[in-house]
Amino acid sequence: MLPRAGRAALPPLLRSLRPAAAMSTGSFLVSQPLNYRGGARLQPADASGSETAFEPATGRVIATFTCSGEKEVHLAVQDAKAAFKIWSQKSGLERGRILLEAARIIRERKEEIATLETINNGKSILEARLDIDTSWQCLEYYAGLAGSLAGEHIQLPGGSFGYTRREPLGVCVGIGAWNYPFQIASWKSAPALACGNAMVFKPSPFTPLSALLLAEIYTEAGAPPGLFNVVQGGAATGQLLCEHRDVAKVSFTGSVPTGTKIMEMSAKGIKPVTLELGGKSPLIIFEDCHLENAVKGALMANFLTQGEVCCNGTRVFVQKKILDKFTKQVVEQTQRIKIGDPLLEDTRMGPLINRPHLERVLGFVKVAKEQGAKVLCGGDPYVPEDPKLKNGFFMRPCVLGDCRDDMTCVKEEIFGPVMSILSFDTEAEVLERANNTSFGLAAGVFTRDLQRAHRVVAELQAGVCYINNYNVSPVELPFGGYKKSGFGRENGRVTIEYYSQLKTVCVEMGDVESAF
Ligand SMILES: NC(=O)C1=CN([C@@H]2O[C@H](COP(=O)(O)OP(=O)(O)OC[C@H]3O[C@@H](n4cnc5c(N)ncnc54)[C@H](O)[C@@H]3O)[C@@H](O)[C@H]2O)C=CC1
Repeated sequence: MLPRAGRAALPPLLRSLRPAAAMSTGSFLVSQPLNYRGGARLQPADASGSETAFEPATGRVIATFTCSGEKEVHLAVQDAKAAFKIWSQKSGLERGRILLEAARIIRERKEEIATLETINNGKSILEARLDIDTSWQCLEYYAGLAGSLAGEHIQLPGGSFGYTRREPLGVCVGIGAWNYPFQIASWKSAPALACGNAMVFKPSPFTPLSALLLAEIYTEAGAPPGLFNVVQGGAATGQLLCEHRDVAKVSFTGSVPTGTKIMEMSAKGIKPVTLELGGKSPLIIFEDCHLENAVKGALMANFLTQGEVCCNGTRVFVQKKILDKFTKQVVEQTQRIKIGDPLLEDTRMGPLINRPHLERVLGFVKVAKEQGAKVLCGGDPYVPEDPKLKNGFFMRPCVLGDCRDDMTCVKEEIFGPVMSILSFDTEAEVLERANNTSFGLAAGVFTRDLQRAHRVVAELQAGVCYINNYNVSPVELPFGGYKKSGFGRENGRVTIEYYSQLKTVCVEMGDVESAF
C-alpha cells in the first residue's frame, strides 16, 4: 500500500465537505470549478453553454457551471494521453496498488461521498452508501485482476512460437447517466485504469459533483496527473468527446436514443463502444414462489432510487392463483415506504431527479389510467411536511393493477417509481410475453421449482437474470444488456476484454521460407 496522505494534503473540496454531518438538506452550495484536468480542478478553457444542477429534495439550484467546449475537451484528452504514456508502462501490480489505495480512500470517505450523492441525486442516504460500497468494491476487484492480465504463449513448428500481449486501448471516454453518478464513474474507470488506459469522464449535467471526488481520490492515491479527468457538459460536450480523434473507446450509460448517436459517432472513427442502455424488464412470479420473498423482490425491482434504475423489473407478471394475495401485500408494503428528506436515516424514498422528469413520470400514470389500468396506490405528487422540502420533486410510489401488454406503461421505460402488475396462466405464455420487448437488460423469476427456474432463465432474452432475488449487483458478475439495452459488459472478469486489445507476436526461430 502507498503511504496515506495526511488531512492537510487533501484537495480543497474534500476538506470543505468534512465532516459529512456538516452537510444538511437545504444548505449545500458548490463554489468551486467542476472540471478536473491534469490532476487539478479548473474552469474550462472554453465554453459550450452552461448548465444548472439542483438539489432535488428542495428544488434549489446548487451549481451553475460552464459546459466544456472543443478546446477544453482537446486539452483533457491531451492530458489523458500524456498520463497514458506513464501509466501504460507500469506493471499491473503497480496499477493495482494505486487502485487499492483509491478504494481505501473511498471507504474512508464513504459518508461524505454518499452525502454529496444524496444531495445531488435525491436517493436515500441508505442507498447512496450502498452505491459507494459497490464503487470501492469495483476498484478492489479490478486492482486484484490488474496483476494477472497476461497474454498466451503458443508453440509453433520447428521451435518457432507466438505470443499475445494484452495491451490497453489508450484514452477511453466514459459518459454517465444521472441515476448512479459515482458508481457509474467507478464502474467505468476501474477496469479502464486496471488495463492501463487513461480516461476522460463526462457526468450527466444533472449530477456533475461526485465524479470530481473520484478524480481527486485517484490523484491522492498516486495516479499520474491526467489519468482520470472530468469534463462537464451535455450533448454537445459528449459529442466532442466521441468525435475526438485521439479517443480510442467510448463507454456510455444512458438512453437508447443517445446510445444510437454514440454508436454512429464512434463508427466514423471505428472506435469500440460499450453501451449500457435502458430497459423494460420482466419479473415473473410463479404461484409456487416464497410469497414474502417475491413481494420483497418486486419492491426491490421497482423502487430503488425512486424507480430510476435501468434494470428495474417494471413488468411484474404474477400467476393468476396468487395474483390477489401478492398484489395486496405489494400495495401494503409500497404504502409503507417512507418518503422524505433523503438525508434522514429512516427515509426510504427521496425525490425524483428534476421537475420535468417528475412530470413525465406522472404523465405515464395519467396515460395508464386513461388506458384502463387501475391505480392501486400512489402515482401522485407528494409534499412532505418539512417546509424546506415543499419545492422538492417528490411523488408517491405507484402500483398499477389490471395492466395489459399493449398499454404504454407496460411497453415504455418510465424510469420512475411505477410498477405494472400483469397476470398470466402458463409458463409458455409468460415467457413469450416477457420476451416481447425490444429491450433485454434484465429479468427475474421467483419460484421454488429449481428446474423451472433454470428452464425459464435459459429462455429469457436478457443480459442479467435473477432467480429468487432482484437488483443485486455484485461487482464480480458481468452486467449488461441484450437487444436494444446495449452490448459490452461492466463488472466481472470479462470487462477486461472491453478495455484492452490483443497483440499477436509471431517469432521465427528458423530461416525464412520464401515463396519467391
Ligand atoms: N444499462 C445501464 O447500465 C443504465 C442505463 N441507464 C439508462 O439511462 C437513461 C437515463 O439516463 P439519462 O442521463 O437521462 O440518459 P441520456 O441518454 O439523456 O444521457 C446520458 C448521458 O449522455 C450524454 N449525452 C446526451 N446526448 C449526447 C450526445 N449526443 N452525445 C454524447 N453524449 C450525450 C448526457 O449528457 C449524459 O451524460 C435511461 O434510459 C436508463 O435506462 C441508466 C443507468 C444505467
